[in-house]
Amino acid sequence: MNSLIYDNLTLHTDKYQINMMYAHWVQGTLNDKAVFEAYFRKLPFGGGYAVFAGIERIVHYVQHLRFGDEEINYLREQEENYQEEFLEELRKFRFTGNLHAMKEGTLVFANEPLIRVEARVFEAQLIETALLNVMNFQTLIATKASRVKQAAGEDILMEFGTRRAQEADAAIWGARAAYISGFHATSNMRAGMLFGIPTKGTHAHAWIQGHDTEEEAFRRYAEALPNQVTLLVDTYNTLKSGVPNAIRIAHELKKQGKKLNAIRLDSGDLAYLSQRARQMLDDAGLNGVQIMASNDLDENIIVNLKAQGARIDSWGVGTQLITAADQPALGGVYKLVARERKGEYLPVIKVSGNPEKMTNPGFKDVYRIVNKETGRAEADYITLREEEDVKREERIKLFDPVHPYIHKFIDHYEAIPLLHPIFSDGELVYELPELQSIRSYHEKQLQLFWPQYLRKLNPEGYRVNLSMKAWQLKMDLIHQHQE
Ligand SMILES: Nc1ncnc2c1ncn2[C@@H]1O[C@H](COP(=O)(O)OP(=O)(O)OP(=O)(O)O)[C@@H](O)[C@H]1O
Ligand SMILES: O=P(O)(O)OC[C@H]1O[C@H](OP(=O)(O)OP(=O)(O)O)[C@H](O)[C@@H]1O
Ligand SMILES: O=C(O)c1cccnc1
Repeated sequence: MNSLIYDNLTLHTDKYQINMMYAHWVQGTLNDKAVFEAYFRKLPFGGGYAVFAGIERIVHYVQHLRFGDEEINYLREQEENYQEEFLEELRKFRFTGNLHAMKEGTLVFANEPLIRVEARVFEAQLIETALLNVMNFQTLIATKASRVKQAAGEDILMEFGTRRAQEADAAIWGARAAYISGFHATSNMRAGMLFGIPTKGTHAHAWIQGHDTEEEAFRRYAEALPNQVTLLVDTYNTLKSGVPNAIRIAHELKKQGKKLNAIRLDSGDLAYLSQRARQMLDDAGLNGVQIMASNDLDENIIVNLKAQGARIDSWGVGTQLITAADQPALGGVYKLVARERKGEYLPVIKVSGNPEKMTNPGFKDVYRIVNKETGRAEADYITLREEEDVKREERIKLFDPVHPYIHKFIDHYEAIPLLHPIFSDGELVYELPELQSIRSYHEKQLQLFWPQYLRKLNPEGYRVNLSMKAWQLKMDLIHQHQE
């Protein structure tokens, strides 16, 4: 991984985290261990699943946490409360804890731990903000991209979002997230260089406007880039000028033993125009010339265009994807679930009038329960760490926490642990996978689920269940607090 994209992100945190670190230092509790879990409460885009992403950046962030002179001087200036000895303590700061997380590309669901941090509270508190920042954005874009991919099927998908993204980081990490979920290429050259994503590009309207005629513009462009050229045909009049000019150029290329790769439609009725353009190309003997579309596309428009019989072979998707336009935030949270007291972990809960905001207490694990007969996932199962039955793949009870009387027992299953060790006592113990293998892992993940959980519109809710013990612990703590 090229380190060019990484700044020192140590102060990429909210001031309240440093205030709490300071208060722990003052009170002598900084070394007490704490366990936090990151998760989201509601699936985005009204979908049935999300695609987890962000670990690569999080690993680099955690590995490089350092308070240097610049950071320390800044903190000294900013907060008169901070004592010099505290700032000295920060100089020694390293992440020394354990961090477990889902693998990038995993299909994930609401209310299950995606990242679990067990560390000195001093460390675990600092990293909340950056962890959520990265996880929320990258997971959101990977999820949106997966929906677009579902709509496009086997068609080629290009990520065109950079110019409309919320700044540079969002553009490149968003391009990476899209690639994980099955996009084929990005237009962002830096994302290509940094992550090894294939890059593709056509040309802009400016190229056409910059010549006396559209035909001349096409010809000059094809002369310069004769291999795999795609011509944008909508600058003046798609059917009367753009397509006929492109056909002329295609014939000229043919004579040179070259080939026009595609035309691109970027405005107007894409269903109608693609059908007419297809006919014109076919009539000219150019069946091999493909049609590409762009213009504020998203998964719904793509499905709709296909339903209208659009003849589009490849799709350029920008704004709607990179900004997650219909849901601009995932809403992931990072909650304390256990804290050390006298050398033992004490489970803690956040009680709330809103049942959705009630946390699941305790040091937990999460397993994907895969039916051995069907090979499909039945549920994700959250247990307390010490529970053994699921590890031994013995009979477990799946029940709906909202309606506990609805339950079923399951015997013949494989329990796949979803949280993988990433840092152990501060050491990186996880080998970051190649982007290609994250992408193929994601594809395999999709095959693990029945289609009713994956469909874009009104999917069935996939079960995320608490074990009886985890549920009982939650009930006990709620009752304790009520008393
Ligand atoms: N047949 C179609 N069915 C549904 N949506 C379509 C169809 N054709 C195009 N769209 C989408 O409708 C929107 C049209 O956007 P807009 O109103 O900006 O039109 P435009 O053709 O780009 O106009 P302009 O030339 O002024 O930019 C885009 O999101 C486009 O992807
Ligand atoms: O519509 P999006 O999904 O965001 O995809 C990216 C858009 O960016 C370009 O338009 P722009 O008007 O910026 O430049 P152009 O002059 O090359 O068309 C391109 O033609 C797409 O329409
Ligand atoms: O290559 C393209 O056609 C392209 C790239 C970025 C944005 N819009 C289009």
